[in-house]
Amino acid sequence: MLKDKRVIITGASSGIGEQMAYHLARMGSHILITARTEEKLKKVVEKCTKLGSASAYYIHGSMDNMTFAKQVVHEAERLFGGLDMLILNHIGFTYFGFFDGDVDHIRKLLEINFLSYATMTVEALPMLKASGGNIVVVSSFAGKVGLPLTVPYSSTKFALDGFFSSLRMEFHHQKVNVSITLCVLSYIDTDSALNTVSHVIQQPAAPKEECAYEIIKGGALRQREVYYQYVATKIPMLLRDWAPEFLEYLVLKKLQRGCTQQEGMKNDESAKELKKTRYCKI
Ligand SMILES: NC(=O)C1=CN([C@@H]2O[C@H](COP(=O)(O)OP(=O)(O)OC[C@H]3O[C@@H](n4cnc5c(N)ncnc54)[C@H](OP(=O)(O)O)[C@@H]3O)[C@@H](O)[C@H]2O)C=CC1
Ligand SMILES: C[C@H](CCC(=O)NCCS(=O)(=O)O)[C@H]1CC[C@H]2[C@@H]3C(=O)C[C@@H]4C[C@H](O)CC[C@]4(C)[C@H]3CC[C@]12C
Repeated sequence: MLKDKRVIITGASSGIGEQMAYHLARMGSHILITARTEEKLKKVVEKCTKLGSASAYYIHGSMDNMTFAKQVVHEAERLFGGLDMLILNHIGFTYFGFFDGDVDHIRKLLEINFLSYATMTVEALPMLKASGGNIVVVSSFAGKVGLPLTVPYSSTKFALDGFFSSLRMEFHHQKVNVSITLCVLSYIDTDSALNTVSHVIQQPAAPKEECAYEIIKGGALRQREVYYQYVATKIPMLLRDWAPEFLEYLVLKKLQRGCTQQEGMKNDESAKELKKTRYCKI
């Protein structure tokens, strides 16, 4: 289904975005990837070419700049003459810890994680309407359920749900043939996630390669939402709607257990490390 399709993937210099680029390359798509780090993008493009992409290009820059967000879409138009799939995946750096009151950080994170997504969507819409294409939005379990330790990040992911779920309904009503797939992901084994939380979160992380494949499949099949891993995300979602207090109880119990364990390890070196970084084991 994706052979010769023209695809933009944001945040593709590492992690899930990089893996999506490789899957699409194997499927023979035309790929334009973007992120800030040029050296990493260059390597991903080289690998995509070897894996069989119809063509592969990169453009580097930061998504806190809306002019750059628009430029990426214009580059796809210049290179491919159109667009079939827009995969919005990048995220800016944030901390994993109790909310520190820094509202300015939320504003900056909203620009990268949310406003650039809306900007690229608006800019790409004429091309996507022409091709009957797909918008794929990579979100998180933390974008569907309020979780402790992720206040700024979670805010930006909830914003995506509001924007894209509303837009999807307008598309149905206005008979706009562009699908919107919102991806709700659990903990995935990317370097950045492991580096940030593997010493804090005890549950195992799911494989990024499989996750990337499920996202692309959901987009190509025009699914409204993708849940990966299914059970880890879908069951708590049912609780969220039918027994929200019980879900809160489960999440807070984990947090409490972690904090108590941490208190009990007062002389332990790892506990000192956790304290320094404002982390709480959950
Ligand atoms: N890993 C996980 O456990 C989970 C991940 N997700 C979601 O999956 C998606 C991918 O996450 P993951 O692969 O782990 O993240 P990574 O940190 O591995 O990748 C993030 C990508 O975004 C790019 N990026 C960072 N800052 C900017 C910026 N200012 N402008 C443009 N690009 C930027 C990075 O490249 P560079 O630094 O070169 O700019 C990188 O390519 C995200 O949307 C995340 O919310 C959801 C749930 C769980
Ligand atoms: C650990 C989170 C999900 C666990 C959970 O609370 N499950 C439901 C409750 S129950 O099990 O008791 O029923 C992870 C879900 C999303 C993750 C975060 C994420 O979205 C990506 C982040 C970005 C960055 O790369 C660092 C890691 C993340 C903060 C990551 C951390 C783990 C989650 C919060």
